[in-house]
Amino acid sequence: MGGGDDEIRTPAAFPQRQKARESVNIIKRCQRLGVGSGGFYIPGYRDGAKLNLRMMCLGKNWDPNSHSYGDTRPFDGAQPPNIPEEFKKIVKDAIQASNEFLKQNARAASAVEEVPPLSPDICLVNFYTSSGRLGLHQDKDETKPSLHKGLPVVLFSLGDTAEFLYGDVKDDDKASKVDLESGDVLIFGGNSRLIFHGVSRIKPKTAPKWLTDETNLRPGRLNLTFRQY
Ligand SMILES: O=C(O)CCC(=O)C(=O)O
Ligand SMILES: [Fe+2]
Repeated sequence: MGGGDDEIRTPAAFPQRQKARESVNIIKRCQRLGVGSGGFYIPGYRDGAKLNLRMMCLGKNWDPNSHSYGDTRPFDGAQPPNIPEEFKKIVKDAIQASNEFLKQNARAASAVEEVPPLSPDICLVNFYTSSGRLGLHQDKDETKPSLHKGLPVVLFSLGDTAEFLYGDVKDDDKASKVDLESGDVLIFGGNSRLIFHGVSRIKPKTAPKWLTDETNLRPGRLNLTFRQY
């Protein structure tokens, strides 16, 4: 996926142009929210490992130290901004597109596993500079019903490409790797809901130029993770 200049100029490339516009809107919105109350901060630790990123929560606050959710952040009492409606729409569209893809690519005889619908009430926004990374972990601080139903985690990756790791066990050497380019969406739900995942590397200078020109996004990667508590 990703994008070159052609993606926003080719008249036939409507989905890509749509995606390009969405990318710009998401970044601009996060930039505005990020400088306000409840905006970006540098979190300390998670599972004893220093977090190498900036973070902002939308909807509810998630505290990486206690691994718990709350209405305000412990260190400054700020309330996280609401998740913008346009973000929720983008999540809904992504899940629908994913289900259409699954249906089309399923073998006629086999049952198709659908990604369950999500009403996201948490969005974690992470910004990684070129030295940013995130160790392998599971997203498992949501409620039991949310986890049992396998309600999906939906990730939007913007800016520089991330080397994303995932696997059944917490072991970097055994993990599979996929490059997430700007505009890529990754969904893990159902049986994969508790997969281990992390970011091993940000690839510098890989963000599409049109995107950084239009948004002034600083060098690095912006990632949004949506979940339902
Ligand atoms: O930045 C990413 O791709 C992953 C983010 C993530 O796993 C999380 O916030 O829990
Ligand atoms: Fe995660």
